[in-house]
Amino acid sequence: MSVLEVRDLTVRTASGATILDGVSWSLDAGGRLGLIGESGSGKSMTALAILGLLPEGMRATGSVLLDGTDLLTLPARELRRVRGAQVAMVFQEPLTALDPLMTIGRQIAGPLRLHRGMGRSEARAEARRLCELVALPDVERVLDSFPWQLSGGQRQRANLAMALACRPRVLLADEPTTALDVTVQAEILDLLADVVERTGTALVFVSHDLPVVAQLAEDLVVMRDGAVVESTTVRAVLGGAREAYTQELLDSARAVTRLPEGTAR
Ligand SMILES: Nc1ncnc2c1ncn2[C@@H]1O[C@H](COP(=O)(O)OP(=O)(O)OP(=O)(O)O)[C@@H](O)[C@H]1O
Repeated sequence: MSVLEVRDLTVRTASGATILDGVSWSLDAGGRLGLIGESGSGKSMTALAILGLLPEGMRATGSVLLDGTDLLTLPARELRRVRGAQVAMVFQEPLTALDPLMTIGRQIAGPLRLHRGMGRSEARAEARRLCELVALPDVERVLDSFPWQLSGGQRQRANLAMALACRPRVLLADEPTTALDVTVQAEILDLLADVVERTGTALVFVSHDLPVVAQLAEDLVVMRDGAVVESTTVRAVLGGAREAYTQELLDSARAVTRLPEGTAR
């Protein structure tokens, strides 16, 4: 049963340029889908279109069905309710998503009070639990810290806690580890895999990096120039890609990493 279904999603700018051209894929409840392609292929625009957060002037057509409800035709007020509560996002740069003037505790508690109707102390207790879920150390200190007082990895953990606060059905992660150094990247990827597994959240993982996607995703949607090249699985691609473009991504990944041959995860 699919939780999120993108059908014929097309995005055009005000001047008529086509940014996305008939993108279709679906994500099963609790599934993990990797959206991959080189820079400019339309991965981020797909994620932003799903959330109704396209840049000013861009228009999306087609449909984005979340449990059967089309988000593209939802009135702005209802879409705001869905965003965060049912579909949440973790971005590349953890600082841009965090408010620099508010403590982590208040930022995590915000959506809990807004979407889950919790009182102050209940929200604080739940924020504590969420920080433990994302393995933040010294939780009380973190809750009373401002974003700049945390390390990059801790900030991304805090973002993840915030994204999971409303128990979303779908988590969109757009290059969430690119801004972090290599060891921290690996930790955050492990954490993400563990957390979506434990919470049963479906994951859309956006990346240009096939080895990274292969660690986390089962299904794979390969994009190029705003269109889908192929919808496949990580396992199938590691055994040999059908499309020449996917094979190119695989070959270049193998040239720089130890991506296994013929096995997945
Ligand atoms: N604000 C904007 N106005 C017009 N075109 C844009 C805007 N932002 C992005 N684009 C164009 O949309 C296309 C898709 O960009 P998108 O950011 O989705 O690619 P991407 O696959 O996520 O790449 P990257 O990995 O570099 O983030 C690109 O051709 C890009 O130039």
